[in-house]
Amino acid sequence: MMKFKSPPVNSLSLDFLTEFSISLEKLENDRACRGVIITSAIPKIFSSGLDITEMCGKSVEHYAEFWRAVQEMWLRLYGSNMVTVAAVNGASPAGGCLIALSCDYRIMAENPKFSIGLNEAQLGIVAPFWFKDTFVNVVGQRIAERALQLGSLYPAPEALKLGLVDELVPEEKLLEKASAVMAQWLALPDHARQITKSMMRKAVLDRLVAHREEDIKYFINFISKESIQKSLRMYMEMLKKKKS
Ligand SMILES: CCCC/C=C\CC(=O)SCCNC(=O)CCNC(=O)[C@H](O)C(C)(C)COP(=O)(O)OP(=O)(O)OC[C@H]1O[C@@H](n2cnc3c(N)ncnc32)[C@H](O)[C@@H]1OP(=O)(O)O
Repeated sequence: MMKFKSPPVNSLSLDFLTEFSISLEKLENDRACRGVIITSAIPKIFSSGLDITEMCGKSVEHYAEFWRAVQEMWLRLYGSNMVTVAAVNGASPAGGCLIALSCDYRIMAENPKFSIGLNEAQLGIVAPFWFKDTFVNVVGQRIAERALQLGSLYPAPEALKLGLVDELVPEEKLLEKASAVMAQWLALPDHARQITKSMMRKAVLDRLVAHREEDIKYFINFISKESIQKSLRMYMEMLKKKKS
């Protein structure tokens, strides 16, 4: 089990992403480890998505390093040979949703206050093609078109209806259920499951691998625009104001 614990909201900073990728690599190379349950140690928050401060007012070199770390995390998780189960025990916007979507199975706490989705459009930014591809592979083109254009965050019951998560359980049963699902998936021979998983995900993974440097350049160019920086600053201010 991997439990995110980066207070206050498990935002995906460069350090967090680097540590997450290293942990995944270690587990992947450990022949005794066949599966991982991903959850959060912070009440009410699974992950608040990419750390917005990493994308505000930084150098081009920093943006490149940060984006490479985001790509690396996704390539490792989406391409993992292990069984991956997300036990979503709180809010899961944007990058947090990407992590859940990259797992093989998603179980969410049945609390309507917890929401999940790719809300990038609400921040005035655009979910990259590989976020979009991952989303489409889970919910299909039609739902993805609407959800991504509107930057919708779905409360748990709606997320279940759309197929964004696979099941809802009472919060106190989340880990028990995740373990049961893991046992069910691990009952199959690894090689057949792994080859099937790779067959299903390869095209989407290969697309980023083939365009990785281009994707970094695109990100730097996009995020460096003054209009985008302004949108992000306003969003951060809105988050802070919400508290007062
Ligand atoms: C081309 C670009 C592609 C980019 C692709 C992906 C983009 C992303 O992933 S962008 C991140 C999108 N995330 C969000 O929109 C979530 C924003 N956060 C929230 O909605 C709430 O914070 C949340 C529901 C997660 C938790 O709510 P609360 O428990 O009420 O906490 P607070 O809102 O008070 O937040 C505490 C503290 O954390 C700061 N914060 C929150 N989210 C982020 C974040 N993603 N990055 C950086 N910092 C974040 C928030 O501002 C508060 O800070 P302080 O005021 O200094 O305490």
